[in-house]
Amino acid sequence: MTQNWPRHDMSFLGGRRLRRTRQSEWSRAMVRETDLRPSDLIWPLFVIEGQNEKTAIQTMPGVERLSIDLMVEAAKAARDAGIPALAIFPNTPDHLRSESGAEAFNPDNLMCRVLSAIKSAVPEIGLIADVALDEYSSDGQDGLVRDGEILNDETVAVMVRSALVQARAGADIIAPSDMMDGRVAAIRSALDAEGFEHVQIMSYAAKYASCFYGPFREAVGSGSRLKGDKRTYQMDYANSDEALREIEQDIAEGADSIMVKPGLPYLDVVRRARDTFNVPIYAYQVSGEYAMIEMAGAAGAINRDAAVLESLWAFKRAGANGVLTYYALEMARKLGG
Ligand SMILES: NCc1[nH]cc(CCC(=O)O)c1CC(=O)O
Ligand SMILES: [Mg+2]
Repeated sequence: MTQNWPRHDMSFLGGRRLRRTRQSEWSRAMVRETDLRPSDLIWPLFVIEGQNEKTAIQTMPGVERLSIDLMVEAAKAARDAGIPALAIFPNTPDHLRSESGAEAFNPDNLMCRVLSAIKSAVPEIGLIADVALDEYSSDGQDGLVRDGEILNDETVAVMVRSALVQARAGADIIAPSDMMDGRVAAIRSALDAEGFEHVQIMSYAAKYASCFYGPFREAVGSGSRLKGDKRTYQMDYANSDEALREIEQDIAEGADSIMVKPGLPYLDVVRRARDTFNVPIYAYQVSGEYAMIEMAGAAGAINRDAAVLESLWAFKRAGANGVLTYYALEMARKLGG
């Protein structure tokens, strides 16, 4: 009988008991250090050509690529749920992909058409446009390739043109996700020169060469093209001092906000960035993280809903201002309701 167990002498505690504040829900709420709100959630979406078209992504159960008309409906739902911004990625048709990635700066490309469609139908929501060549190039790399080398400065020139057509189409935030050196400064000065001084830059500043992007590459159709890896530009997962140098550089070049990516395995980097820099910091719960939660949940290994909430909250605890997450709509509805 437990009541008969002798009590240990706890006088060494000097009266301090940390469980005291955890005894009821009101008290836990009172001492809670962070919160999670719809405005913390940015929703990544994949756009395809067509009308009333949605296609499944095998490795991301529950996520679909949407045609422009359905993207507009998704944007309305996001706005109504209190999501501040969408992050948009195009699945460019095969015949438009090329070694030069020229489709990236076609003012009538899929990305520009979805940006302007959403901007005019749902002007209340922020539009974050990804800039990188893997969504337009025939070899799945984020930069131009010559003799196996990923060219930096030539890639930056293409990215600048890509950012400009996106800004003209209605992008509010340009988000370079490529990890080329110097692209933030180059895009900033081009935007300013063209009268887009109000367009923000959210830099994927500390982006790691990660296996967790696998499902995304299926979603945008770059995965099967990719030969080799991205380790000559994306970061080595052994490093975090280097992440601070990358972030410092992008802030100096004019980034309005920075991103750490992937998310959960890199929360130490989010925390170091938070403690070091006074800028908005976002983290990306990437496709592989989403797939892990969905598949472990479906297998009965974890409680899926609890895992979603706990994982998103962990980003806030680590110091992120917000999270790019495929769970944004579902969670914004739950948290806002
Ligand atoms: N420019 C590429 C890009 N932008 C966002 C992601 C990954 C997002 C995700 O996995 O959810 C990637 C993939 C990559 O770098 O290979
Ligand atoms: Mg950099």
